[in-house]
Amino acid sequence: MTAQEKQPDLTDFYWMIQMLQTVDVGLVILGRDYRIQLWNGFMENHSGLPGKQITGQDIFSLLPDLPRTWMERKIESVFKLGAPAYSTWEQRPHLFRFKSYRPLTGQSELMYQNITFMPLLGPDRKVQQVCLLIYDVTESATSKLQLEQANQQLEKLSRTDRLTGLNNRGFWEECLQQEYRRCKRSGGHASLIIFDIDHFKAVNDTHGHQAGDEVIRQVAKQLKHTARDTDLAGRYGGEEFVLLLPDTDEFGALEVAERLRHLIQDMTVDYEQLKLKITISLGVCPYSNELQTARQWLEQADQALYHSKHQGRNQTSLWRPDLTQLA
Ligand SMILES: Nc1nc2c(ncn2[C@@H]2O[C@H](COP(=O)(O)OP(=O)(O)OP(=O)(O)O)[C@@H](O)[C@H]2O)c(=O)[nH]1
Repeated sequence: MTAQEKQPDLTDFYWMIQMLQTVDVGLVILGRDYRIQLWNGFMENHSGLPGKQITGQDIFSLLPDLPRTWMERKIESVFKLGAPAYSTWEQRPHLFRFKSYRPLTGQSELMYQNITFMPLLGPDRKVQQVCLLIYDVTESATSKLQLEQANQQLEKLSRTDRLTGLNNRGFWEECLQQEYRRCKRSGGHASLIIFDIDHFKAVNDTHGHQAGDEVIRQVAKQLKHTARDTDLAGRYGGEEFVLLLPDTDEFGALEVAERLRHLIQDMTVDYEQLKLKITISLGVCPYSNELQTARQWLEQADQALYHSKHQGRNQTSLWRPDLTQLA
């Protein structure tokens, strides 16, 4: 008999067991009855349960936290099909609730795990046991999560106006386009309000730019307060604001506009020792099927705003076709 043909003897078995015990991957072998047949060193270290003590015990009685139905479904499929099954940390972050000891991460309390459920075949080529391989993927999972979080923050920043926290012009215009297309398709209601602080240049010139900024912040606050969750408020320019009202006809929009005008007329902006009073002028334009573009919708709302300014400020105007000639 050559060396290659040599039958595995006890020595081979001995070093194989040592390897299984020390490898940096969790290994659990379960029989058909879910009793533990192997619980390696990795599992011992992280669970605090010594393999010798728990061998032969039912895994679900030993660890009642395990998602029994889900695990049984996975393991049964391995027994039935004889093919491996997998679970990633994205689907199920922690199958075994092990603490994370990775010094670099420090981000997660629990170890993120990828799991492989491997069929183990007997001499009759039938699946006799299922081996669970538990990989500690805490480092890659936490860096991926951190990256995703950073990207989300960046995305939010890229659509937010810094001074007011409202949607910025670019993002708001995208939403307007979407709403315009939605209305064109479905013929639904929607309205647009655009408004501008009256004589704002005088606030800046008299009290300084910082006082002006505080006025803008307070107006934005009232706007957020007035808008419903489904409305889209934005800062369109320096002291110019917009509010897109889905599912709202001209009457609803006029009501919102007037409520906002009163709120702002009644508020006092405290800035250092100053107590500033301001007003706004507003233009309202409901969606109509005659509109050719989203830009035209905005232009018509702007014509209504211009009309309010022209008529003496601190008022709301509804767009009408003859305002085009006035502008
Ligand atoms: N403080 C501050 N001022 C700004 C900001 N953006 C634009 N402005 C100022 O807003 C003022 C706008 O003035 P105008 O467009 O002349 O209008 P107005 O004085 O409000 O007059 P009416 O709109 O006609 O009532 C200008 O003085 C701009 O410098 C900003 O972010 N902060």
